[in-house]
Amino acid sequence: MSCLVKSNYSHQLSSTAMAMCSSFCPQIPNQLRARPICPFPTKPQFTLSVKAFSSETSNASSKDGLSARIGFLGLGIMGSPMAQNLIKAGCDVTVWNRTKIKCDPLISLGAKYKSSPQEVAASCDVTFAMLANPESALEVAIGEHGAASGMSSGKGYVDVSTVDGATSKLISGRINATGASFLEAPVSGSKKPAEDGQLIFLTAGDKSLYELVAPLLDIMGKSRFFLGDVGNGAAMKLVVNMIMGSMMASFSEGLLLSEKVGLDPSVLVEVVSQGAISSPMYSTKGPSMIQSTYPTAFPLKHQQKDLRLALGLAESVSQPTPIAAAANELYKVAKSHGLSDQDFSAVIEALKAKLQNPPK
Ligand SMILES: NC(=O)C1=CN([C@@H]2O[C@H](COP(=O)(O)OP(=O)(O)OC[C@H]3O[C@@H](n4cnc5c(N)ncnc54)[C@H](OP(=O)(O)O)[C@@H]3O)[C@@H](O)[C@H]2O)C=CC1
Ligand SMILES: O=CCCC(=O)O
Repeated sequence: MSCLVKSNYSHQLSSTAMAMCSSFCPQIPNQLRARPICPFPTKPQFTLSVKAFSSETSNASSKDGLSARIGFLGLGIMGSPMAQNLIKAGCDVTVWNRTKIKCDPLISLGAKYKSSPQEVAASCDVTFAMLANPESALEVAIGEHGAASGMSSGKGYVDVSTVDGATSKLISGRINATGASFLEAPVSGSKKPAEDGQLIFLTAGDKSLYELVAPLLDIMGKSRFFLGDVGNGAAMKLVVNMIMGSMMASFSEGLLLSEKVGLDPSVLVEVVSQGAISSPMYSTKGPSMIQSTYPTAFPLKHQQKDLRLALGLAESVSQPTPIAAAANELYKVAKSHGLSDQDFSAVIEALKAKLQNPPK
């Protein structure tokens, strides 16, 4: 396992490489110029070797051609700001989304558009995918007109969606069968970190592709972990989100209990923020939960999906996870109350509903 954080990364690059990167990416905001971004030239006539930007020698970094064109499939809450950060860094980005209108703001920023994942993959060197769930990740990667149909030797596919290991391995196998490379790279961090380029990448799969896309991950994120074989990135992500889902469910119970016994839940949020269980999640979401508002950063339906997949992972190794199983039930109740597209903090509403309408 290896981990790199953004602040360290600039030390890996020669000043020549940094200067070249800056001149190839004229739109780089000033605050980002101190660190290397846009590993690839925006103008096709510059054939910049990726090797200049790689900290370690690798097979992929010595390949010609994997240098310029980046595809991005899936422009939801996460995909849009991630693609936007690549575009703003001056990279050559081609986008596709099932609902085409979501491509328009990115096209306005300079992105190209193709009308299928297959066409994006065929016209790009590296294609990222940020899809809702295993079903959509499979459809976009290996379905009809999926990315795999446009893949070939020398290309790379980086799936940043949160899926289970089996899905990731299936996609990996089909991508590899075309001669292309595969990296799974689910992210920790939500809408705001995606906008701010502060995501945490949990990668696994082809190490050479990891090294090749590392500068792109550093545009979109603040740190990256390489965890070995395909499946390990997915597993790490599911374990993290299993903990997160249980934490939010427990926090919801605490907020409601505090109110019921006559305490001010705002004071509870303050007390929690000063102690050992302090978490940015509680401090950020607590105040809006008290107001019963749930502006969507991480949709509740995705949190329930992650708990479901984490429980499957636990089942596969006979690991008891009673807390996560109970939390999953609560998210299922919340979904049944029509809260799927609200933020996952709306899970608190399931407890209110239960209290008001106790099951007979
Ligand atoms: N939001 C968050 O805080 C985080 C989310 N994640 C994970 O990232 C992934 C994306 O999340 P997020 O951006 O929030 O989700 P959204 O629901 O906002 O976006 C989902 C994307 O998947 C596309 N999609 C869904 N079904 C299909 C399908 N059948 N075929 C093609 N495309 C499809 C949607 O297209 P369309 O626009 O047409 O509906 C959209 O582009 C999920 O796996 C989630 O668990 C990871 C970290 C944080
Ligand atoms: O998968 C979603 C993760 C959300 C977060 O890390 O804040």
